[in-house]
Amino acid sequence: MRKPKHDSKAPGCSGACCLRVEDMGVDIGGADILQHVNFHLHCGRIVALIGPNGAGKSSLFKAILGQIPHTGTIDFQRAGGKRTRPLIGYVPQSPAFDRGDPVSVFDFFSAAVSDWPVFLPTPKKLRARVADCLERVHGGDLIDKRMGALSGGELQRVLMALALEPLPHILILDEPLSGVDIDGERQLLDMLDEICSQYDLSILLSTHDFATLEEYADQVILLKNTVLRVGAPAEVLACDEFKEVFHLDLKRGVG
Ligand SMILES: Nc1ncnc2c1ncn2[C@@H]1O[C@H](COP(=O)(O)OP(=O)(O)OP(=O)(O)O)[C@@H](O)[C@H]1O
Repeated sequence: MRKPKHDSKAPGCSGACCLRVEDMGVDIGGADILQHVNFHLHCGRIVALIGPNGAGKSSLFKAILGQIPHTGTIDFQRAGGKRTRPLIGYVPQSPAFDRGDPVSVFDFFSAAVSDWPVFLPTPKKLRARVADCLERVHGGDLIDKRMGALSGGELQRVLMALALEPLPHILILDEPLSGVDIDGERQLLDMLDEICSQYDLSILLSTHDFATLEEYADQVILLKNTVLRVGAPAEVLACDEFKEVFHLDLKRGVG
């Protein structure tokens, strides 16, 4: 397991760079999608959000991003105790690109980070900036590939590079491992570990893949409409709530 840079501070929480979600709720069309959600995130840590389909994982991300209204409190405190709006990098669930899409990674990236018209010759500085951003995810060689020709793992890395520019306080990834093969998954997990340690940011990701949780996650949040359990991966995977929600006893197989 990764050694967290910060000790776990919740509850009471006096840790640096902390996102606090307190008694948070989301109502969509009269349905309580999320209720009484409580947890804290700290920088330098990878937190995995797990829960069955429809548990509210994407809704929780959208509430943190301010894309949907919520009740309760979501606030962010920087080192030194100053409250501020956090800068959040976000990669949504399975964005699709047409296989024949002629847009290159460079075009896509530069359109997102600059207002330089694509029909004009590319300034060297802009190309260098995009290359640097892609290097953060070991994707420098992808710069001239077509977006539509990227593998699942490569696409995740490009979108992650974009989410890391400018460097956020929090990186949110909605099911980054879905549609990624075993080698791609290994590369992504190693990279997340590196990014988390190198930039000391907080990574919150959702996943249905429990096999690798203990390797990379510092903490796991089990969600189903509310937070059922927060803890170290081994603790959450062994808890009764996990077995009940997934009808799964990982020590004994499917229950
Ligand atoms: N815009 C919407 N209108 C109506 N219901 C919605 C809307 N968005 C989400 N929901 C409902 O909220 C619940 C939670 O959905 P959400 O996508 O947050 O779950 P999830 O845990 O991310 O699921 P999955 O693992 O399948 O991606 C579901 O029952 C879903 O149908």
